[in-house]
Amino acid sequence: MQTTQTPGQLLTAMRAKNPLVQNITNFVAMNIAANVMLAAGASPAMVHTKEEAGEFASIASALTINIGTLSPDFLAGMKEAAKAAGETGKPWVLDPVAHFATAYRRAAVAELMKLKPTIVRGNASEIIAQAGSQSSGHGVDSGDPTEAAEGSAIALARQSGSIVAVTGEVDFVTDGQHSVRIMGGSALMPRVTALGCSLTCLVGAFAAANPEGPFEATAAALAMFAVAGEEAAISAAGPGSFLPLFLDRLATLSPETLDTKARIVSA
Ligand SMILES: Nc1ncnc2c1ncn2[C@@H]1O[C@H](COP(=O)(O)OP(=O)(O)OP(=O)(O)O)[C@@H](O)[C@H]1O
Ligand SMILES: Cc1ncsc1CCO
Ligand SMILES: [Mg+2]
Repeated sequence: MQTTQTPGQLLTAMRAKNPLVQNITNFVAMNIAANVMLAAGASPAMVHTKEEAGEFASIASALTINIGTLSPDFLAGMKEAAKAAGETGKPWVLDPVAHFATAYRRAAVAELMKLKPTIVRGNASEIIAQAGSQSSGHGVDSGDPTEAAEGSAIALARQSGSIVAVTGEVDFVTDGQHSVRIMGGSALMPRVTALGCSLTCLVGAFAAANPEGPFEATAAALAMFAVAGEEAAISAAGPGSFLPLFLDRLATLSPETLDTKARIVSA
């Protein structure tokens, strides 16, 4: 039986492994997400075309898929990669960006869910809509508080078998039976584009280092963002200066500080 590890221990394990994580993410997120992962201690590779995405997934330690700037070629690559991850037993994370906005996105997420993501990470509006309820999302931004998505997250986790993470002012992680809330972060975070997408990639890195415990891995990645975001915001003058301070804090955050400052409570 696996003993539960603290977020700090999981951060140590992630940095020691420096996991190769394949990210099929959107054009907006590619650069910032790769920088977030390098700062935190992972090794990102943005590889998405169908000719190589499946082959690459079988050598990577984890895969993340984000539908933010979807196209037929991206979708074909996503399906190849998710199949290969499933066949080779690698954890993979789905970020269903604005999937409620168009029929094309809805159909894509339905197809990807059939390939059984280990973890689904979205904002409150995305998770509410994915569980079949009416959300107030406007495009890629959430219009709902996390609290309103907790029931949807639990329902989605039970129905899909995936760990479900909802982010916002408060974060929520559930496997359908057990749930936690994570406090922290900053109101500046949703004012910088693609930080949620970057967090999805970091969840992949933590899952790669702890494949037996995707729930704890997800909570640890979210706690790292919460602590680094809260601390970076202290000296930030606005969204522009927040981003470099946040990258620096991800890089300097020690496992001990993460364990001291993380606010994770059972829900
Ligand atoms: N109001 C807030 N206060 C504190 N932290 C926040 C707030 N809103 C978001 N966050 C944090 O920002 C990070 C990104 O979450 P968010 O819910 O904004 O993702 P998202 O909507 O998918 O982002 P994007 O689509 O731009 O990538 C998470 O770590 C979350 O906890
Ligand atoms: C702004 C934006 N548009 C499509 S994806 C993306 C990044 C945040 O989700
Ligand atoms: Mg998002």
